[in-house]
Amino acid sequence: MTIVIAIDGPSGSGKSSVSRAVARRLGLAYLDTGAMYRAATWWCRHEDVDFADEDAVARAVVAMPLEMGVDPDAPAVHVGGEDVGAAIRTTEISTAVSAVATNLAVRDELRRLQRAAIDAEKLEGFSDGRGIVAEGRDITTVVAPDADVRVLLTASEEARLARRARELHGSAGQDAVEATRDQIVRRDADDSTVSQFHVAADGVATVDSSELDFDQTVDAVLAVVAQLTAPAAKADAADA
Ligand SMILES: Nc1ncnc2c1ncn2[C@@H]1O[C@H](COP(=O)(O)OP(=O)(O)O)[C@@H](O)[C@H]1O
Ligand SMILES: Nc1ccn([C@H]2C[C@H](O)[C@@H](COP(=O)(O)OP(=O)(O)O)O2)c(=O)n1
Repeated sequence: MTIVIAIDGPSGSGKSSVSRAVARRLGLAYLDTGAMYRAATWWCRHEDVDFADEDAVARAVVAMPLEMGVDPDAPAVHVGGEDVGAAIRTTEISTAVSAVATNLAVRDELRRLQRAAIDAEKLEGFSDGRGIVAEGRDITTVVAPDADVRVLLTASEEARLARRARELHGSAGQDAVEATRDQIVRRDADDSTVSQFHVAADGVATVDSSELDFDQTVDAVLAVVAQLTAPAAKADAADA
């Protein structure tokens, strides 16, 4: 049986880490679509593209030689053969990425690649046809609205700021939280202009991780998967 799981949510909600763990537990492939927008941003810088020139940015992204790994144990990202896994996580890229991610022609192109990656896993791919967990901002709504399981992973702004501050600065003290604010609050506001990821769309289950630790969040998502893929749930969906 093939299963496609779509997970969306704001920055710091735990999408990447939780999705990877869910993919590992279920033996599925894992697609980090945020990494694709980050790679596009890295490539435009590498190619000296003027970020203010939307057409030039879109042309560069269409020509980008991107290879996305989908192994949840080691989700590598290569551009033109170069491993950009670390380079796409720098503050410089995090600060610039929304400018590229709000370019609608870029979104069309990356969504096309994302659908192709999902379709490849339905047939064979890394997972041998078992399926994939794809996460981002518009997977439940636009990229894979027909996914078997769709989850919106949320957490309070306070929890998300504290998590990211701990990750980047090793502390959730006041200074670390303030240094993180641009990456969470401003970026989500910019990204919200092109994707709706704060409220679950119809048929999308919400998992709020504000009061859950990491393992509890993974278990909560796995519980949604078990519920929606149980034979009775499938029969109900077919009758509807
Ligand atoms: N439920 C949780 N409780 C505490 N920390 C978490 C939880 N979920 C994720 N984290 C941690 O928060 C940080 C951000 O998670 P990440 O998966 O990168 O979020 P996102 O992909 O949504 O931006 C990581 O350091 C991750 O280990
Ligand atoms: N499907 C997606 C995935 C990410 N994006 C945008 C939104 C973010 O600013 C960037 C990077 O996404 P990423 O998930 O790596 O962001 P976080 O650092 O986890 O918050 O890409 C998007 O617009 N659509």
